[in-house]
Amino acid sequence: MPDAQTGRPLACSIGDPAGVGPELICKAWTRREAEGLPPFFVVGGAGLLAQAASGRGLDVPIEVIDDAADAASVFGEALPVLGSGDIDYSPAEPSRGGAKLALDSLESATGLVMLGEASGLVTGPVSKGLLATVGFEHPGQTEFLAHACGIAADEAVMMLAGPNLRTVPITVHCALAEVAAMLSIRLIGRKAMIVAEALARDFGIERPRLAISGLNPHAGEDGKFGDEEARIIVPAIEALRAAGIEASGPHPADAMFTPRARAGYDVAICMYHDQALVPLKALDFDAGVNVTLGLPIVRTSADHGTAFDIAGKGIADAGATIAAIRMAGEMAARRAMHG
Ligand SMILES: NC(=O)C1=CN([C@@H]2O[C@H](COP(=O)(O)OP(=O)(O)OC[C@H]3O[C@@H](n4cnc5c(N)ncnc54)[C@H](O)[C@@H]3O)[C@@H](O)[C@H]2O)C=CC1
Ligand SMILES: NCC(=O)COP(=O)(O)O
Repeated sequence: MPDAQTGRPLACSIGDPAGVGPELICKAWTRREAEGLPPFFVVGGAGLLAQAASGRGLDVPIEVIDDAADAASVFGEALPVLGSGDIDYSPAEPSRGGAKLALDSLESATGLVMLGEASGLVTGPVSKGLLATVGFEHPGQTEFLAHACGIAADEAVMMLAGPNLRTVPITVHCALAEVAAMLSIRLIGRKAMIVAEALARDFGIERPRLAISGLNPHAGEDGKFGDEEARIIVPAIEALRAAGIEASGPHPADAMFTPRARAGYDVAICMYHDQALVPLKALDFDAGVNVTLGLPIVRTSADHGTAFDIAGKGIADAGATIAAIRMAGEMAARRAMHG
């Protein structure tokens, strides 16, 4: 049955076929009933999905569909696959052909969600480096989706969410050496505002508490270890408070992820990628979801990458993929109900 609130299935892009994406989507399908997952279909890769499943000893009948609307009726008995893209399946052997398949799947799945034929997008893990070799001009899928939806790249906000923590990196796919120069009062304020609005709209947290990190050790130690806190982060927090947002900080990043500290906020807004993703993955790797906030469409993904090192070995954990599918379904249902 389709999701009761949306009546439409989720669209899953397959990710890099040499990575763990295909086997994890098959694994998620086998656990659809136990996990109470909403209906989903995969865009492309019928042959390699069948091979990925059998290689992992999973009984996953594949059914090719011509229309996303057919996915829900198929889902109970088979994994629905839309589209003809396929490739010889070679787990752990990344190739440009595989990257091209991943890109085609991402673009088609995004298009179907934007057309309203699917209620949300769950992306499989891709290799950014390989995608760049086949014409992908964005640092990541988050920025691609902003472009596809016609919004500025920094209006699409990456949030990592797990059972124990939510974190947002203000700067994302850039060299650490560039971070300080990229930070601005406007960037922090705008992204934090999008986070506050999305936590209310998509997660039902009406008045979210935002904890904003410093950039430097000890949040700058009164300027001794850097002045970005005084020049940029404090004014951004003041502007957020003036706009009615419950924002605290700048917090020394080393102390803001203790259990006691985490009890005091709904989301940690961090200044750079690893400041946000290290604690999330340390606490919640097997249930962590990467969700893009600020988009007109719903998009989630597992928190991990392609894991080429373990692809095809049957040891990859499907928890984060299942969590991403579940979260996309819940967000889509909430949007269908509340707008
Ligand atoms: N959402 C996405 O599409 C993401 C893509 N990537 C891409 O993935 C590629 C590899 O990146 P890495 O930094 O190595 O991260 P990774 O997440 O692929 O792997 C890091 C470590 O975690 C393990 N691991 C990952 N997923 C696992 C799972 N489901 N079960 C058990 N162990 C798992 C891997 O075996 C490896 O030891 C890069 O090309 C990067 O661009 C990375 C993060 C997210
Ligand atoms: N480390 C997170 C990550 O790389 C996810 O990027 P995206 O492809 O979702 O933009």
